[in-house]
Amino acid sequence: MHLEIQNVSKKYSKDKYGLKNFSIHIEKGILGLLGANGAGKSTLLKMIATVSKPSLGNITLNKNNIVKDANYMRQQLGFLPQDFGVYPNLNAYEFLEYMAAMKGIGGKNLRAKIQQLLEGLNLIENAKKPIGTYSGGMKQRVGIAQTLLNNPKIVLFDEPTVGLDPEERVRFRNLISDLANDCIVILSSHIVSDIDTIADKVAIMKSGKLIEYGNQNHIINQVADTVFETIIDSNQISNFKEKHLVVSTSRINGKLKIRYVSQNPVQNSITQKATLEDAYLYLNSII
Ligand SMILES: Nc1ncnc2c1ncn2[C@@H]1O[C@H](COP(=O)(O)OP(=O)(O)OP(=O)(O)O)[C@@H](O)[C@H]1O
Repeated sequence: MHLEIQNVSKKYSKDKYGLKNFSIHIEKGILGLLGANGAGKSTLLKMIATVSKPSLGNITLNKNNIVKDANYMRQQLGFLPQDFGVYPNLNAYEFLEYMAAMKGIGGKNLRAKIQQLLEGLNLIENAKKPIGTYSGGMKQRVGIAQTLLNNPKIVLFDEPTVGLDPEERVRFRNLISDLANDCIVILSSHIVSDIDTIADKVAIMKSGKLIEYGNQNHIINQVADTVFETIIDSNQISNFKEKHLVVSTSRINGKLKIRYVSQNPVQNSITQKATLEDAYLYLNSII
């Protein structure tokens, strides 16, 4: 599987771009798409999903132009949009049967496939209750189930962990890891911890542009040897933030323990092992 995004721009109005001259080559495995709100993640995923078209540029899947031939993508696609709506009066079985019909999926194996998905997503106990009675996390899991009905080869999840509790997040991660053996899985989030344990590669987006792309080590190496921890008085924090990028703070005996990225560490700082979060915050701050 090769997904190629070539010089894609999406113009929403005169000087409003969702994406600007964006290029990336994606192969099988899990790609974590990381960016703050408004970075352009949903805009990109919608164009890959053929829900919207680029204003400029091209998108190909296995060398097939999917801007011109959307069906080639749609046959192999599972997509969980950010604002995915479910029908409150249908139960999970009925909803998934309905979604299967919309996608043109039928046949004698459909019931077994739905059963398997409901079990895998821990929905089986409530599968006969109306979806309107489900928690946010359960609705999200129904949304995840519908992406997998057609055994997709490319699966796009736009902020899939919103509304999931910690246990559900772990279950979701396991499901994705199993899925990614021979698929392209793209997972968008603005939360580093949603993707750092599962993404093979990470793409960082800002203001509609790709600011960094590579495996996690490559990205973390951007801040290697520049992450530190120190303790300061609370009243020094504003001054400290003017000189260094503060990643996190915590209170300790009336003082502040600071984790920060800097080329010029203050005295009494202890070097820390850099993480994806450090690198993400650093790259966002300089570009
Ligand atoms: N339909 C639209 N019309 C006009 N502007 C839009 C439209 N959709 C998105 N935008 C703008 O395009 C930019 C990128 O938005 P997008 O939703 O792709 O970002 P995102 O990274 O997915 O963020 P979020 O997680 O908040 O959705 C933002 O400035 C947004 O306001």
